[in-house]
Amino acid sequence: MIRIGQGFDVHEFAEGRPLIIGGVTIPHERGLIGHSDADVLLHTVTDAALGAIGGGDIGHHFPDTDEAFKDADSAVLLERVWADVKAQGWKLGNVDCTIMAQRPKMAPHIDKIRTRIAELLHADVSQVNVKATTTEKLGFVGREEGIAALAVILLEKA
Ligand SMILES: Nc1ccn([C@@H]2O[C@H](COP(=O)(O)O)[C@@H](O)[C@H]2O)c(=O)n1
Ligand SMILES: C[C@@]1(CO)OP(=O)(O)OP(=O)(O)OC[C@H]1O
Repeated sequence: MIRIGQGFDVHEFAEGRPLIIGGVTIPHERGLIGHSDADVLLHTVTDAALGAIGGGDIGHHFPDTDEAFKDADSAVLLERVWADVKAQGWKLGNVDCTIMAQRPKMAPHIDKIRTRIAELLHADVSQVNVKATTTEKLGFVGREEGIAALAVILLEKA
């Protein structure tokens, strides 16, 4: 059996925040703001995994009105969802992600991000792909107001 899921998320830039993408802190003059650590990429992977198992979305499981998730480490949220995915007998086929950011340049950090996502999903790095694109200075990403991310995941069960 196979299942597919997709995720999409956006977070806004703010001063005085670290920029955390895919569980990796990336040097930049601003970071993303959210109820949690605002890791836009891990949120998309979490939503993709939930989508594949028909599990709703990240906000349903970890409401942004709940103080328990204030400044939450998004890696922990993904690990909690992934434990449910595994408990249902699913294994990762592959996950493919796109980060939309005008700046900073993601290329120097992609390998570390891939490795971290593979670790969180108990998978080989070859099962995880992470891409980055600008939006050619167009729209909210192009104006550097925030960063968006997309993910598609394939799950397999014998
Ligand atoms: N934040 C980003 C955006 C892009 N890249 C890399 O640059 C390549 C070209 O981007 P375009 O938006 O001009 O197509 C892209 O394929 C990425 O390799 C990046 O590292 N960080
Ligand atoms: C992760 C949660 C919970 O801390 O908060 P945010 O960091 O605001 O992120 P969002 O992508 O809006 O989704 C779900 C939230 O409930």
